[in-house]
Amino acid sequence: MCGIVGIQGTTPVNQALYDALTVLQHRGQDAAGIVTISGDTFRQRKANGLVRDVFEERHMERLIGNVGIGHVRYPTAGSSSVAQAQPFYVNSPFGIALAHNGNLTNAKELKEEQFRVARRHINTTSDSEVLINVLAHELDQQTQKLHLEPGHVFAAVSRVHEQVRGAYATVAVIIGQGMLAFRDPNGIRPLVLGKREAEEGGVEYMVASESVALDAVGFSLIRDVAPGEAVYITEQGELFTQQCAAEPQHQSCIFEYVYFARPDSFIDKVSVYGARVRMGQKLGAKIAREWEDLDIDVVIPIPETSCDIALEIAQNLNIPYRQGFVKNRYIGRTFIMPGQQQRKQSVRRKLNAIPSEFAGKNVLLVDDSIVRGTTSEQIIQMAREAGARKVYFASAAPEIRFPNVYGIDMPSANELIAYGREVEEICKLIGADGLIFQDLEDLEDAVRHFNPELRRFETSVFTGEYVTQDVNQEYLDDLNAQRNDGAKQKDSIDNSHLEIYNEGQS
Ligand SMILES: O=P(O)(O)OC[C@H]1O[C@H](OP(=O)(O)OP(=O)(O)O)[C@H](O)[C@@H]1O
Ligand SMILES: NC(=O)CC[C@H](N)C(=O)O
Ligand SMILES: [Mg+2]
Repeated sequence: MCGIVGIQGTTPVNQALYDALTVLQHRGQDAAGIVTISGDTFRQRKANGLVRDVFEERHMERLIGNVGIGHVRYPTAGSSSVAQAQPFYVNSPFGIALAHNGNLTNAKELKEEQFRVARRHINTTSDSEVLINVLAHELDQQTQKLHLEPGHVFAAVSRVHEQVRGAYATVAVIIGQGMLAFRDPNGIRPLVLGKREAEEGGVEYMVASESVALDAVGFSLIRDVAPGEAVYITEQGELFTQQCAAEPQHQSCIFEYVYFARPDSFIDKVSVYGARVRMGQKLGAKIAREWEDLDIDVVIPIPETSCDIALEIAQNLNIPYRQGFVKNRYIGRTFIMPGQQQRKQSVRRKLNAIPSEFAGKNVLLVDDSIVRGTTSEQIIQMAREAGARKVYFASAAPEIRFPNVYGIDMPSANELIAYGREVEEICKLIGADGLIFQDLEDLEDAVRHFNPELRRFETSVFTGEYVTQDVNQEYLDDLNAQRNDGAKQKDSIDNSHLEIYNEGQS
């Protein structure tokens, strides 16, 4: 679930891109990168690490230009190597740099085809490198002239949609031409468009994964980029938009609302905060309905994402809400860390109990979701160590039983605690006295409440039905073999990647 940003401005963009990436940091903690355009040259800095560690003053000084894009990475394909950090670059046509959020489901076939048909070499195992090559090839097919018309750009995006499957919210800059952003025909990953009047005059445009990035740098939200739509802003600052998909359908990922996005963002006209509050209302009602002899003394969230949900549950049940766990603000999100060992160790480093909130009490712990069970198992143990009498557990998302193929790193069904298990068994495994999951219908209603036009969502992790309809068991077996925890660890040890890197330029 990476974060992407792009600005076509009239003033230097380096600081704004940096600031936007820091507020998108929750979408990817593994690598960060910025590419700007200065004259006919790309300026680039990308490396593994958090935004604050990747960009030092000396890098920022080199990132000159009024146009640029940025990326924070949470790998879901290929490896965590710096060679796969984004933006990606190709030198033809014109020179293109691209940042991608999502995951392609036919990257393997496209990579072979790019070599066979377009004679393009793709150097890494990243699906995003495949995407930039498909786009580059299609732009090249549109015209042999030195100038791209918006019509050429939109025709190329249409061709991309015809060939590429999966999730892709994308922003690219093309040297001497402009900035291009587009969203896949299902709109699985989010993308917003904003603008601001520059102090020196002229309008500056920005696209980003979440609206919160616009807020942070003083841009106002124009609207969401529609599924299948492309937005092109020329070097002269003229904005063009066009629907480029033959049959766009809105089926965005519901997990953005559950966990990934920041609560202060709006995605597809839905307040993420509002959706989480509604999730709490729905789950509170289910608890009241199903647990008749309610003996809960206190409702406690598992910080950070579940806080808004837990508060609403407490209010609905008329039970006190207490922040019984303190979060270490210097530890990032554990779920998006790359290995199980690291995730496991981080829970106790990140959260600590306040004993007085647990001693002798029956507590209801609330989380937004249970994925591998890493957090719930340890946190229940911590609640007991802190003196809790009974520990109940509620999840604002239903049971997660199927792998994700659209930009969430859940490649293996058997790493998921709910895979092949019913509630009672999961309850035993995490060591709770009672466990309750949200119903999928309630979760969908909680989000749809704010935008009734959102008729369908991408909910494959709960149902096993994949909206692109191209995911079969063979694909899932392959994904599992390549990306299960053991395979990823081996990859990071064994592989050395050819790194094409232009950092030293000044
Ligand atoms: O069952 P698991 O595999 O443990 O995954 C689910 C947990 O991971 C996430 O928290 P995370 O620590 O990533 O981020 P947060 O601070 O935003 O809640 C999520 O909010 C759950 O707490
Ligand atoms: N989570 C994402 O959006 C990842 C983007 C891309 N698939 C990568 O692995 O770099
Ligand atoms: Mg959490």
